[in-house]
Amino acid sequence: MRTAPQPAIEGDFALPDVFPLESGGTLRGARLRYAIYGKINAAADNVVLVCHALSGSALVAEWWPAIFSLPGVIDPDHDAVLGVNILGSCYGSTGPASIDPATGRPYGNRFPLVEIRDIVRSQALLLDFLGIARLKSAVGASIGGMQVLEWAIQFPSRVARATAIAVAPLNAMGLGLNHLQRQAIMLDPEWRDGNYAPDRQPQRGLALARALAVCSYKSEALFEERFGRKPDRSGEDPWTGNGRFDVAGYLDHQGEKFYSRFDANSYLAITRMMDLFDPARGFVSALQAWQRVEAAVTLVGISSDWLFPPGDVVALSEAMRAAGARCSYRELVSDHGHDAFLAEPELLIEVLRGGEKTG
Ligand SMILES: CC(=O)SCCNC(=O)CCNC(=O)[C@H](O)C(C)(C)COP(=O)(O)OP(=O)(O)OC[C@H]1O[C@@H](n2cnc3c(N)ncnc32)[C@H](O)[C@@H]1OP(=O)(O)O
Ligand SMILES: N[C@@H](CCO)C(=O)O
Repeated sequence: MRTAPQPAIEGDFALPDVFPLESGGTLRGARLRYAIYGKINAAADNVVLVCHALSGSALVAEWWPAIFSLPGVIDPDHDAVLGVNILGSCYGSTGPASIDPATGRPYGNRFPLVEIRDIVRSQALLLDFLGIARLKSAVGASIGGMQVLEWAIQFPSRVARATAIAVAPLNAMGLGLNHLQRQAIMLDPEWRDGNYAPDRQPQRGLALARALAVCSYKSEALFEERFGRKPDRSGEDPWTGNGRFDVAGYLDHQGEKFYSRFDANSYLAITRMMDLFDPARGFVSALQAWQRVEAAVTLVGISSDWLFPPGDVVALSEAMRAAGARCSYRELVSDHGHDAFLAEPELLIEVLRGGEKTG
């Protein structure tokens, strides 16, 4: 399992016919797409659950190949890796583009509100089906990290080690940015109240949403180093007509790449679940939530992340420790911003090996 592994198994798991949601709604006939890399052993005690971020999929080797080398998270010679596409996404699990059994048409904007807690509960049912009583480890970044933290709270006896990277409840700036991204999609006339045909996406809105998000995934220092005030590499002149600067060409390119691989209603659904993530919800206090945690937790903050600032991750680790949870904090020092966990895998490996600041 050392380089670019292929999944040994790719499957679809049928959730119970009626899957109740935190929001009070239900999903009927929902399915989860999953992939398993390596072999689950006879005791099923070698499974590492990899939870994906906004635009990932069950095929973890495609978007996060570094996962197979993370020290303290995975033993590449003996462990099996499980990737599960989240409900609401567009990579195989039930989402807004899936057929609503009640109408025979895609859910569109009728797709119910799904929360991170629902995601984790759906994954726990998959684990039951696969015969996995307890995860050796759960790991994820961003929305993947939200899932890892919910796992540690909701199913404390089912996860031995939890590694959550670049994550905390979204702060006001993050909530504002997500709101603007959704507005960009919903103001595109092609969105049609969420009932667009599969081949008629609100491309401009989705591209703008992604471009806005990409700004929050990078850092000022990275943009200065990469683009500065250079004119666009295509030769456009920003001083005449609508010529762009290089950074604008980059953001437009990111937006265009995105609408060819992602669904606008999934984007709305997943950014909403990102907004709503609050591990303390339903508990008397955050302390009560963190007191449930039995796993050994590692939180990783990224020095230049302004979507999930490292200070917010430090505060989370302090809250967990105050509640008696075993939690250590490490910091990945990088100019790559929030996306450093994807863009600088060798640094992430180094940090988890213990080479960077800890607390
Ligand atoms: C199931 C799935 O498919 S999940 C898909 C995989 N998921 C992901 O990739 C996650 C989303 N991706 C990312 O977040 C990023 O690509 C990362 C973090 C992995 C890498 O980030 P970076 O190293 O900064 O590269 P980034 O993708 O931002 O930029 C490079 C791209 O911008 C292009 N580019 C840069 N400047 C410009 C410009 N001025 N004009 C046009 N294009 C530009 C490059 O040519 C390159 O294009 P390409 O990706 O089409 O080859
Ligand atoms: N850039 C990543 C991380 C977002 O948190 C993604 O698109 O999934």
